[in-house]
Amino acid sequence: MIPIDGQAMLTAADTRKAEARAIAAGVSADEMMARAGAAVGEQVRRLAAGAEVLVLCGPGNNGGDGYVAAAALRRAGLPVRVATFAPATTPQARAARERWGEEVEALAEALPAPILVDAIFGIGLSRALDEGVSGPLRRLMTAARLTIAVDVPSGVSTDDGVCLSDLPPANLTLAMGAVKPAHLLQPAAAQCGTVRFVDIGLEAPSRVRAAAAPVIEPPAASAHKYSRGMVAVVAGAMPGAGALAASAAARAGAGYVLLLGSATDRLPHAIVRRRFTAEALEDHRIGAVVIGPGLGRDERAEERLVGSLASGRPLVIDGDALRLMDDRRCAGAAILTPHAGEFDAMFGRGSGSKIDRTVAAAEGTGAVVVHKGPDTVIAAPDGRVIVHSGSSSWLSTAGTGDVLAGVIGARLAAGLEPMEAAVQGVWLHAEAARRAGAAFIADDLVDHLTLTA
Ligand SMILES: NC(=O)C1=CN([C@@H]2O[C@H](COP(=O)(O)OP(=O)(O)OC[C@H]3O[C@@H](n4cnc5c(N)ncnc54)[C@H](OP(=O)(O)O)[C@@H]3O)[C@@H](O)[C@H]2O)[C@H](O)CC1
Ligand SMILES: [K+]
Repeated sequence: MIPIDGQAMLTAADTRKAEARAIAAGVSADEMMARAGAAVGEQVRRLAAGAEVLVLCGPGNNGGDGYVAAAALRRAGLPVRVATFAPATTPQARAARERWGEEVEALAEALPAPILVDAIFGIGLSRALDEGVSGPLRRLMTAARLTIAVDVPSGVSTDDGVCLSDLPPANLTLAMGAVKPAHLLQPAAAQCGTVRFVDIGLEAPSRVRAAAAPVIEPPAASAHKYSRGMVAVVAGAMPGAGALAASAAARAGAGYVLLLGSATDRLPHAIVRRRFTAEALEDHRIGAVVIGPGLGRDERAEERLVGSLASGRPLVIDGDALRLMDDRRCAGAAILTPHAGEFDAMFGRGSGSKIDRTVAAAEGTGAVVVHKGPDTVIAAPDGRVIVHSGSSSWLSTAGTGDVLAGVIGARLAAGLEPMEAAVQGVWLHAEAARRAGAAFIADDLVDHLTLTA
């Protein structure tokens, strides 16, 4: 089974286009379903380890994949039953249903099995499930030891990650041909359980990808503290937040970290403290300015933001600085790191998925936008997008955003282009959280930052 890290992401419409291209290139729709169903059957066979399998098939091609998988499981000698609530409607699904050839039980009456395959709806789901479907599905999922969803769990909306029906999560979801937004965006991503990619030969050019572990080069043999990257953190009303960002920048590989403004007593000695002046930012060796963590929103904060924007240095703009931005644009390289509340305050609630909204924000500001949350969407003004999903839910604690701003600052100062710096920063931050385990505080997260895998 292939992890989804780094895989291209396609919407439902993009997936249909990719399928049409494959068909135009000579692979028939029947062959696509045969590949998909055989792959599902093979994965289910391995996981079932001889236990009985119940395959739930819907009317469309998701159900068709289910019938093909069931037939493959039967050929492999596994005890397998099929249940449905509606006849197959597409030509491929009808043919697959006929090839199954055996009894198809009524969904409402089906008895549970330890291994459940959800092939009811895939990318064609258009509305919430009727209780006549969701009720039995809930009952059978609850009774199963393992639920495997084909393509997407029935009840989640493919393109925006919304859950249209209230159902238990699957244990495993097999992403057929491409990763979809629902595999990465919350709350749908949590409904998927573990997601694995199934290659059925779809060509999938896409500017949106799932995050993958970055390759981080060690400093060159000739490196010195300035070539490693100098980060200036502009502090403000809440010095602890600036100290967290500065400590994180130092631990994320910066060669030199300068904290401008008031600091806390427990700042590592390696971090240089100075009073804030706009002139201090004129040092051409500064590779990134981090502004926002604990900045405050008073006149002094505004002055510091104006000075930072005018400095011409690459910027990481977070927290309070985002609230003060108004419609000031960033002239040079900039990374904005809003959480959902800050994002909505800056760009409005808008329509479309979190991915669509973040892309629009990046295009509108000319900056890389890191739209944080349990799913983090990172978009560049040129349309590239990376979606990072599945990070520790323990990150939902005060100060972790300040740490992220510092980490991204360190990667930016190391000379990476803003999109790559943001992508690396988000990954390193999530990795630190994974290492920190449960109920950590933001200070602990800094100690768990590491640049090696
Ligand atoms: N596209 C590809 O490259 C491949 C797709 N594969 C598999 O096919 C499904 C997508 O199949 P599709 O037939 O397009 O859609 P679904 O099977 O998900 O469902 C469509 C049918 O379900 C009806 N529907 C939708 N929502 C509901 C609902 N809430 N209640 C009842 N019925 C519903 C819909 O009817 P409409 O009334 O909405 O028209 C359709 O009848 C994909 O996910 C893959 O599993 C293969 O993998 C090959 C490659
Ligand atoms: K499904």
